[in-house]
This record gives sequence, C-alpha cells and structure tokens, in this order.
Amino acid sequence: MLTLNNPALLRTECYLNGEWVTADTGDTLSVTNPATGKIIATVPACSAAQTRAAIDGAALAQPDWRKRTAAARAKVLHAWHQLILAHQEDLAQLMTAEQGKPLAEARGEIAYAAAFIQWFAEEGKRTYGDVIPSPFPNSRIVVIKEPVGVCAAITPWNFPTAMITRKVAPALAAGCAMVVKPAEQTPLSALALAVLAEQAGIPAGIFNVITGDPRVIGGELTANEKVRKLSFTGSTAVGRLLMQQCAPTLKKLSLELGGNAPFIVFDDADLDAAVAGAMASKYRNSGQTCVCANRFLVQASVYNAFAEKLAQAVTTLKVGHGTEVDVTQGPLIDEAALCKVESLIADAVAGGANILNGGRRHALGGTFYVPTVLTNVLPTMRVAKEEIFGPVAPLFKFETEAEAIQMANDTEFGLAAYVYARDIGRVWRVSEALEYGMVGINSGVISTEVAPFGGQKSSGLGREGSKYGIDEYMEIKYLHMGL
Ligand SMILES: NC(=O)C1=CN([C@@H]2O[C@H](COP(=O)(O)OP(=O)(O)OC[C@H]3O[C@@H](n4cnc5c(N)ncnc54)[C@H](OP(=O)(O)O)[C@@H]3O)[C@@H](O)[C@H]2O)C=CC1
Ligand SMILES: O=C(O)CCCC(=O)O
Repeated sequence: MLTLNNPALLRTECYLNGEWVTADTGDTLSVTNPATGKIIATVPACSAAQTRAAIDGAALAQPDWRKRTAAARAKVLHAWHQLILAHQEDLAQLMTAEQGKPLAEARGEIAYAAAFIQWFAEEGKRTYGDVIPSPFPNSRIVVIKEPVGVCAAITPWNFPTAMITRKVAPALAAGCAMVVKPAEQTPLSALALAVLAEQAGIPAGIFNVITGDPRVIGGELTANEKVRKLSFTGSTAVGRLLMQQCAPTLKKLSLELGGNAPFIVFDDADLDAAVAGAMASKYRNSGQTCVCANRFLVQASVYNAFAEKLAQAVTTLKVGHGTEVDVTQGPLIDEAALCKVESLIADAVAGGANILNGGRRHALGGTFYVPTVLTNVLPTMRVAKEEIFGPVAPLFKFETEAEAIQMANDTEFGLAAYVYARDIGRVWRVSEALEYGMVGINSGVISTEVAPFGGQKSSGLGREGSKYGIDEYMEIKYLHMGL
C-alpha cells in the first residue's frame, strides 16, 4: 500500500498545456510494482492528436518564457528545486513503488534530480556569447546564443526522475519548452514532478508530461516540425530508430544510449579500494544503469585476490523489497530483464565460466536475482558484448597494459570506463587510450550534475549536466554588423 504524506503527488492524468487530462480515447496503461507484481495505478495512453496539441501549446507558450530574463526563469526553477526537496520522501516512495530500487537509492536520486534544476537555473545566467575580431574594417562580428524552441524528451525507467530533470532543467533555463514522454514502467515519478512544476509557477505549456504508447507518441514527437530538438536516454536500438525518425525534420539530437563499461584493475591498484569502487559501480540500482561496470578486466597477478575480495563483498548485499530497511538490491524491472540476465549467465557457463556467487533467481521469487560474480569469463562470450543491465560481475583476465586497452575498446559502445591503478603514467596513458566519454580513475562513482555525462561511438551524442549541458538546448547565432 502506497501511503504518501501528500497524496496529491500521486497523479494519474497527464499534464498538457497546464491541464490534467485523460486520454481522448479513454485508453490507459497499468503501472506495476516490480517487487510485488501488483498494479498500483493506471495512467492515460494518450493519442497522437493529444501529442500534437501538447506540442502546439508548447509552441504558443515558449516565446513568452524565452522573453523572460534568465534570472526570472531561475526564480521559478529554484522554486521547483525547493519543492522537490521538500517532498523528497514522498517522491522516493513513489519511485520505489514503480521502479523497485531501495528507498535509500530513491532518496539519493531525488536529491540528484533536484541538483540538475538548481545547477541549470544558475547556468542559464551564463549563456555567454562572443565578440570575434572582424577581418573587415567596417564591420563587427558578434555571437549570441538563443533557445532552440520546443523540445521533446523520451526517458527511461531506471532513473525515473533524474533523467527527466537532466533534460528539462537546461531546456527551461535556456528558454525552451519541453514535452516529456516517460517510460511506461515509471510514469508516476514524472507526473509528480509536473505537480510540483505547476506549484512552482512554471507557466502552462512550458513543461508537459504525456504517457502512452511509445510508437504513437514518439512518432509524433519525432515527425512534428515544431519540435526542434529531441533528447533521448535508453537503448541504442531505439536511439538509432529515433535518429532516423528525426532525419526528415533535421532536429537537434542528444542521445544517451547503452554502455559496456570496462572496469580495469591493474596490479598496482589498491585492491580494497577497487572492490569498493566495483561494488558502487556494479550493483547500483541492481546493475541497471548505463554506467554500471559491465566487464571487469583484472590483471592476471591480482585476478584471484580481486575475485575473492569481490565475492566476499557481494555476500554483504541484501536483496529484498526496496521499502525494507537495509535492503541494497531491489528486483529487476521486469521478467524480460531477468530472462536476459539468465541467458547471459547460461551462455557464459556453457563456455566455461565459473559462478563464484549467485547465478540463480532469489528465493523471494518475482524478478529478484541473487548478486552474481563470474570468473574465467572470455571476450568471446555474449556477456562481454552485450549490456547486462543486471547484478552480474563477469571477471576477465589480462596480462599487459596494451591488452587491457585493446579489450576495453573492443566494443561498439563508449560511455563510461573505470581504471584502478596507482602508477600515474599508466593512469594517463590508459585514460587517454580509452574510447569512452567518461573515465572513473580510482573511483566507481562518476555521476554529478557538474560534470559532462555522455558517450562516444554507439553510446550516443551530446553531453548532459555541467556547463556544456545547456548548449544542447541553444542555437548559436552570428550577427555581422556593418558600421
Ligand atoms: N542508457 C540507458 O540508460 C538505458 C539503457 N537501456 C538498455 O535498453 C535495454 C532495454 O530497456 P528498455 O526499457 O526496453 O529501453 P528502451 O530504449 O526501449 O526504452 C527507453 C525509452 O524509449 C521509449 N521507447 C521505446 N521504443 C520506442 C519507440 N519505438 N519510439 C519512441 N520511444 C520508444 C520507451 O518507452 P516505453 O517505456 O513506453 O516502452 C522509454 O521511454 C536495457 O536492458 C538496457 O540495456 C534501458 C534503459 C536506459
Ligand atoms: O543509466 C542511465 O541512463 C543514467 C545513469 C544515471 C547517472 O549515473 O546519471
């Protein structure tokens, strides 16, 4: 039973143009608690016509929002930030109910999500232009930055709140309007954000949340020429599809897609620190993040010691319902995620990998899985190539620095990588050789609103967070001024 201090945060209509609406067809989607398998709410399955109307409303509202000063927009964003923090506990409860992550992680995500709003409220004041020395005596060249206009965001279920604010906060701070389609599994967190946005005074039409069939809503968001920018976080397959769909209207794109993060442990690493970093990186959100370590590459001379220490640390994890005290591992999001984990482990074991811990469903049933460590894993196995998105740590062995780099880069993905070593020369060489957008050095935690988050290769385009993140929502305009 979901009991909130403020029941108004459990909203089950969509927020479009400042109004709370049901689907024009009356269709709905069910929201399930992955820990219990029980339906906790239904939300509208909105139509393409409703999506179009939301875009039209955003296009009407955006010019006035854009005209406000950055300081005036910041005032509203700061109010939203404060409201989110004031309701942190309720928002975390909602998130755990629909997503499954432990309450402590959900509280952390709410704080993380709010931090993007605070950060970009301030960054909006610093969208400086430029003055370029003119090559002509009778003209001057000035560069200004302007909001791109109406934006759309399609967001995933693994971070139901932070992946929305990481996109919406820079968009709104820049003077854009935004239409968000959250994941089907986690619409309640998105709708609760809209409740607080309305209270904070974000004008009607500037922030919209629409739920429903991804192909119907995504089809309109990508085809509609009034939408000038799409930001997506999710799988590489869907990212590619959306990029194709945006091609005819040539939208600006930010794509934050899948990863296959190597976590490299060299023989000079502090092994206890490496294990602590591995735990933080691998088992966050039960392994369901795009920056989770996917492949542990361990130098041969410390392989057994690292494996033993990691296996020991994994026994301290507690699997259970996210609402229970001390639980560190919630359920996987759904049966498909569980089956993927099982098939990756089966493939590795068939190829000769050993199970050091776990390797089985948890006695709680449902989609709970026992945190797993695999040794003797080979680069030819599926687990080396695919994003696991579950609590499984496969350990690969390497001999030399060159081999570690080759193995780390042997993937189509390039989001996050991790390196544990003490030799400063090696740290620089390896960090520069890694074809990744982010490198954690002696650190398993890299996410913060102040740093640029994003990937290379099939992991996507663009950067989120940091001073760079707001540029994704701005166009550069150059003014050539004759004297
Ligand atoms: N980079 C990351 O952070 C993430 C990576 N993934 C990876 O993807 C795998 C599958 O997860 P999954 O949830 O299916 O990821 P998806 O990429 O399918 O979903 C992410 C978002 O895209 C939407 N979407 C899906 N298909 C379309 C479409 N045709 N048009 C428009 N929008 C669409 C989803 O909507 P809806 O929910 O309504 O289907 C959701 O809002 C995971 O196992 C993981 O490997 C997943 C999530 C996040
Ligand atoms: O998995 C993701 O899609 C985003 C990771 C969350 C973060 O670390 O910011």
